Amino acid sequence: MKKKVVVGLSGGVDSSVAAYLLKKDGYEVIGVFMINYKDTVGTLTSSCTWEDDVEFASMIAKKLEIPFHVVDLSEHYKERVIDYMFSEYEAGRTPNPDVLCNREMKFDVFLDKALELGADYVATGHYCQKSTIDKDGQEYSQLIAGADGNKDQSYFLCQLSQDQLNKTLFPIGHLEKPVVREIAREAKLITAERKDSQGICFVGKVDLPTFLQQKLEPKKGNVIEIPNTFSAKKRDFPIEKESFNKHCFEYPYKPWNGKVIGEHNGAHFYTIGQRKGLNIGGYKEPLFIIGTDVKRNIVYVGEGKKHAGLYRQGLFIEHTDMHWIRPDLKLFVGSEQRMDFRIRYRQPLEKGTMYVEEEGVYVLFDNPQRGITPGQFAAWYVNDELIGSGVIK
Ligand SMILES: Nc1ncnc2c1ncn2[C@@H]1O[C@H](COP(=O)(O)OP(=O)(O)OP(=O)(O)O)[C@@H](O)[C@H]1O
Repeated sequence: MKKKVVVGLSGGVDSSVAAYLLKKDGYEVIGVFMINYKDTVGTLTSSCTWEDDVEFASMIAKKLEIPFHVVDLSEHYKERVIDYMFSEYEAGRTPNPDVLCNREMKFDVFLDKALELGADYVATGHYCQKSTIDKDGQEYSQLIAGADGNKDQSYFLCQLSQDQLNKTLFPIGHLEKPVVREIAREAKLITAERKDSQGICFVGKVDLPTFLQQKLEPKKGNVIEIPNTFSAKKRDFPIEKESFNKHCFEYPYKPWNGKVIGEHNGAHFYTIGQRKGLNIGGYKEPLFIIGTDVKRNIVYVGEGKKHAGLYRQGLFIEHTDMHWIRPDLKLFVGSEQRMDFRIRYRQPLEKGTMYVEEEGVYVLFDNPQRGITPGQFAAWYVNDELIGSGVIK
């Protein structure tokens, strides 16, 4: 009997080709479009809304002669993604809704809907690959980076579990983007030339400050400039365990050395490394956010993108915020391991060492990292395989 696959059809070229390839491979394919975000607050007029996307998804389903459904999951999305976003920003952290959207929506609520439709698998147009490995008689699913180094989306899936991966297919993960477009052209898919969406979910389709101001009150506070009199040093080997905290948390400057240069609208609207949103002139180089203090409502800035305040040697993750895609590779207290790390989408992998201690997990990088941001996910890889992730404290 043919295996049944529900494909998340987003109206873009990647999921169209994913559905096309699955059909060609002999699967029984069903296309499903999910409505996540229906509000229009903050929507940028230049970008299309879900109504355009659903049109395209439906045309693809018709062309491929597969059944097509639209499911409205906006209530779940509000509870699991939007509310989390507001509370994280309020607490002065910068959440990653894309990662949450995958863990909570596409590979949870949506996956459940797919199983209700009798599916054996869900499939998406993500640029990443799945493989399986047999270890001591036990099978494990592996999340492998996409073959197209420019498009690899494994980072967005860093919070998936074995159960979720077991039921998932990534039909285009072994292909490069230009090849995907070429397949779409040859198959005469209407989405062949459609522009890529700006990030998953809805961020990128809304103006973030406008969106956040629905729930987060503006609150005027001081912007303090920190002079750049420090240099981000290369890591001196070895770093003593006693100084881990210093490397992860301490500012390389004394905030009281700075001077007030302007006002902001609320420290919780700002993110480390951010450049936009400060209307303060008179500087040769742009100003960057190097720290926020939501309790005292202060935003610290520094001039120039190489400002030392933007760099840290390491990061810390609470044990409760640790997630292992490969439970068999989990590190226990007292152990350490060299691995490759990524702290944001599209960042090249960075070498470092993970140290698992009683109080939590430290990652110390070989080179200082720019813009380590609390609330974001750090993901770790062994070769091309993403084996775990955690929320930066
Ligand atoms: N609204 C949606 N309904 C169903 N599936 C979706 C939806 N949005 C995204 N997906 C699935 O998640 C995958 C990754 O989403 P992302 O927004 O990164 O799309 P993308 O890389 O631009 O791909 P596409 O070209 O298919 O839009 C998509 O390929 C699709 O399978």
